[in-house]
Amino acid sequence: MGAQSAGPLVVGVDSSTQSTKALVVDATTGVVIARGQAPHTVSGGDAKESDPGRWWQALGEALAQCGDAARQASALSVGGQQHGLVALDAAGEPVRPALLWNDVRPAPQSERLIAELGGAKAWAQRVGSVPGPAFTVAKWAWLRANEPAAAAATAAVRLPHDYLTERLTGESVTDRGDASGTGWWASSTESYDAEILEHVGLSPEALPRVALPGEAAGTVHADELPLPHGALVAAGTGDNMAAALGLGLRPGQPVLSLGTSGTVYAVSTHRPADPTGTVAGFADARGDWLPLACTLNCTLAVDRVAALLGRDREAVEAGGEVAMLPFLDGERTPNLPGASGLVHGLRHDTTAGQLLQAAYDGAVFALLQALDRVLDADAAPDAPLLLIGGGAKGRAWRETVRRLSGRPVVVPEAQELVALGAAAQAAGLLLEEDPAAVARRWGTARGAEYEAQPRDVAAWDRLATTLADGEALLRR
Ligand SMILES: Nc1ncnc2c1ncn2[C@@H]1O[C@H](COP(=O)(O)OP(=O)(O)O)[C@@H](O)[C@H]1O
Ligand SMILES: O=C(CO)[C@@H](O)[C@H](O)COP(=O)(O)O
Repeated sequence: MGAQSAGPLVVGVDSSTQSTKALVVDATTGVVIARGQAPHTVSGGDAKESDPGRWWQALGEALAQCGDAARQASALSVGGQQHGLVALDAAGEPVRPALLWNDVRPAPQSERLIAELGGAKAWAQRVGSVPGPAFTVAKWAWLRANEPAAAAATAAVRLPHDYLTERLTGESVTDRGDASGTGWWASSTESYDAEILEHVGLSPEALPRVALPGEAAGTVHADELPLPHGALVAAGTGDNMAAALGLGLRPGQPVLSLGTSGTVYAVSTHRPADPTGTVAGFADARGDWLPLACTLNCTLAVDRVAALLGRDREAVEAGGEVAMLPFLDGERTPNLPGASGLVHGLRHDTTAGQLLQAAYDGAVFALLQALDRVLDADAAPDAPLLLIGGGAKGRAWRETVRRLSGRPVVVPEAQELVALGAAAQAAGLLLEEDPAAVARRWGTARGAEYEAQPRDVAAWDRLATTLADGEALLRR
């Protein structure tokens, strides 16, 4: 255990793509008392799959690292990577590994679904999002088409966070935030869409109940984790919605998150409906909305380029005219699921450090291009970007965001905003408070401020031209 606590303790969990992180937090002050982290494994190549059983083990390991503090918690909540398809049989066992958000194999199914149910505009208006390959509905359609026996054996479908919540509580519960990334929860009605479910051959009985914001999922029933039996369990949410809670976001404050995925988002009071599909019209975990754009190639892609060049991730160099679109895993924003990385403008005098800088530029460009679409009238044009996620610890990431956005940047001191947001949700449930107000009281968004710099228009234009001219290659 680290610091001393004054108030009741709560646990916040972030079950993200690469690892599970757990924080034990003083619900009154927000002081982090203990922390733990345990890795996941994700299959390589085209398939991006993980064993849900490993998430459960990793949760146990991360909690065990928190020592006695976790055993003293009064409430807990789980934030998890969005969209993943966890298909369970009648005994509650996974029928196969989970298909993750960044698995682009369902691209043909996504295109078919969009066409079959009225086109992109109709989807945006009804569901709030145009369902790209990331969405659970496209993953389910892929499973039916490619592994019919697994689909036939499926009795229940869960998202990563509600799979873990169910193992903790024995209750089948999700929340509006994570449900809004399925493609079968319609933002226009704030409920499961019976017609879409029928279209994809999935019974509503197979899905969890959607808890209302502030409602509990249940209490801890599982015996094998170092948690007190009977502790309150909040409904949890998707990891981006949890981070929005963790920052105590007010409408219009833009966030840029640099993790396995790159995301840009803001809380909005208006229900989003972007027919281009760039912006996913998610619900947040309270009662508002979370328009968000997500890239597949962020910290892992840039780290891979650094490794290929044999350089430290901070060993970037300015100058030169090379442009890189580091779409190593295909890309979601822009929607180019079949893309691979593209380099243009290589010269004899291009240095390895410039090539590495070009990888950062390409990853940040893809996110910033979507930012204007994400932000609505609630957002001030010069509002500082809140920079979070593992990449926010890196100088090269931060300076690239400043140079290409032209905006002031704030890097919150608090690490692990997803887990902190889950902790704020647990504290809100325990103390009967708005979780975002809890996080604001904890001061989680406070951090180093970096002033705006003039935008590097030349680098931006090079990337925009490379994207436009390279489209045929990127679509292959
Ligand atoms: N000091 C650092 N500087 C730059 N990047 C970092 C640093 N520490 C971690 N990272 C990056 O953070 C990433 C993990 O971010 P995180 O937000 O924890 O991921 P996720 O939650 O998506 O699993 C790693 O891929 C790594 O590249
Ligand atoms: O698909 C999305 C958002 O729509 C991703 O942001 C996932 O939620 C995975 O998040 P990380 O593991 O990168 O935090």
